[in-house]
Amino acid sequence: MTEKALRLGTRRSKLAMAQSGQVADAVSQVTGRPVELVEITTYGDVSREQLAQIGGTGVFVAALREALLRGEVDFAVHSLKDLPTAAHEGLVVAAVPEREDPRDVVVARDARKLTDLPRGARIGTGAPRRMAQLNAYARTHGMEIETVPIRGNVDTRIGYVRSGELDAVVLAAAGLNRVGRIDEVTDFLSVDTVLPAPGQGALAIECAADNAELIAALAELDDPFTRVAVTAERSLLAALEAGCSAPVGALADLPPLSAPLERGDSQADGQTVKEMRLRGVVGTTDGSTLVQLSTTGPVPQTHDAALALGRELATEMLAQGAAGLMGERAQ
Ligand SMILES: NCc1[nH]cc(CCC(=O)O)c1CC(=O)O
Repeated sequence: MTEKALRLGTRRSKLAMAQSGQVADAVSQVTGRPVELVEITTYGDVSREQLAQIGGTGVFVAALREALLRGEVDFAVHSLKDLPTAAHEGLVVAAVPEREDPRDVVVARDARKLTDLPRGARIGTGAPRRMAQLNAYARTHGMEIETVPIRGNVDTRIGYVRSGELDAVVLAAAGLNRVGRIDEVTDFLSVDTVLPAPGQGALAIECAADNAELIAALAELDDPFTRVAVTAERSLLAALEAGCSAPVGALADLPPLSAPLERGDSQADGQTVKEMRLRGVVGTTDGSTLVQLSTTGPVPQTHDAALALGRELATEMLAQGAAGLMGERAQ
């Protein structure tokens, strides 16, 4: 073991430690160097206020970025959905590994699914995006629910259900998977019901822009489809001028299997031409209004094309009144 260890800056939370640990192993494999975790406390970790109140995007990210820029750590792992859409001077996202399950899930008492929660069920979620879509679903399916703002780590959130304080909580599948609690899910929500946050389920590995050697090594961990998908989703978010606490959902994935065949453009060389579907939603947190649009086309072949796709869908959403729905974002 002659090579010096790479330093991975990480938050202290169970989720952050889990995903940093997993990335550390992968980075160690591609670089042949040991990776050492360096714990960094962020404002988001210490504040007890509602995330939306302590201000906009990136509260969890700022301290890690400062440590990167000061050269105290070599790279950091972020949940992409918590990463501000604007590029940060002096830093690059060197890899976006393959995304895992992007869906939101329900953890409910008595193994209940969303559709069989009791009348008036109290569902915990602090995310305006989840509130908007859950309330919209309830309205159109004759359900009566109450969304209750909560925050805290996975243990805290599931604790509200175990203690009987809430009937259910809604969380990201990816987070539960990473902390080994996916077995507690009682309902995996279709993305047709609740579209995930832009970037949900994906990680970003960030390092200093001048660290060419590390950037080249980390590139091996990049998954091109995930990278293009989250680029389009985040471009949509940025074009709506919304942040991570806005009621905006977006997901780029493979379209349903029948779609390319219907258009008769699919069977070149016996291979299905790869298409991507980008979906976006924005709504009022009470679920009374949702603007929901999607577009399907060839997988964008460049970063700029992915950005353009997101912008175009956002423009259509704005034309349908999306901006007016985000006015109440401070929830
Ligand atoms: N908002 C916090 C957050 N940021 C990333 C995840 C885990 C899922 C992911 O990586 O997308 C979570 C928890 C959650 O939303 O349940």
